[in-house]
Amino acid sequence: MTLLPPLNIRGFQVYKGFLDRAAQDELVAQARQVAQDAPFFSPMTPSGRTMSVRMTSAGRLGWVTDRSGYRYQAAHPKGQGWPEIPEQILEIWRGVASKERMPDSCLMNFYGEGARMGMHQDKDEGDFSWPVVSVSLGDDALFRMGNPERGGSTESVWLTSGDVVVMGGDARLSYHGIDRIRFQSSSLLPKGGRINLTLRVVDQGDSPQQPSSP
Ligand SMILES: O=C(O)CCC(=O)C(=O)O
Ligand SMILES: [Fe+2]
Repeated sequence: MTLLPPLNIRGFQVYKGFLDRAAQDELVAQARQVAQDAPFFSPMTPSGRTMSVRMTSAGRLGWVTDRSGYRYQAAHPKGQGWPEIPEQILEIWRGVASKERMPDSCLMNFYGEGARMGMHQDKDEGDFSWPVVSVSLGDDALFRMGNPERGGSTESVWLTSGDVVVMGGDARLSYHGIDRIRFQSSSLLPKGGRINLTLRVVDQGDSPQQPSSP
């Protein structure tokens, strides 16, 4: 891992080239291992649309969506528990986010040809004082960054394999999305596509106590 100062775009910290090729290969192997225990599925939004990305998770809690809404749950939609978050993924979190508190959820998104993710906030977690850390593997992706409120101006950056984005502080609740990928622009995944790993602290349970209001 190299630690050049990140680009700061609207409070999003973008670490270009954070992971070298060997680290990326290792992360892909670990993602495949996770997907063996917890297979990728095609999530459905509460309004009934099938998302174009496929998803799975590692960690105590995984993010799911279906007709009943967006939420975190302790089991894969097929019923089994989620696998543990691989150590090498936690190491990235330690490098850019915190050594005190580990994430309890690692969402894995797979973008095949034509997949995208609309503008949204990450706000299903219990404690927004911890950042969200997102790792890009495989094909290039056009990442759009907006504001804490819906709408307004946006800026975009091409994320390439090995880049890491930290959404914390003022950008923790900022809107963001993936407009498109450049299918087969990277050789990391032999058949093409992009894997995004998103690390989050979901459960405020064992985080340091916040001062309570009078
Ligand atoms: O794929 C990405 O880079 C972003 C994914 C994302 O924003 C999410 O899963 O909430
Ligand atoms: Fe997000």
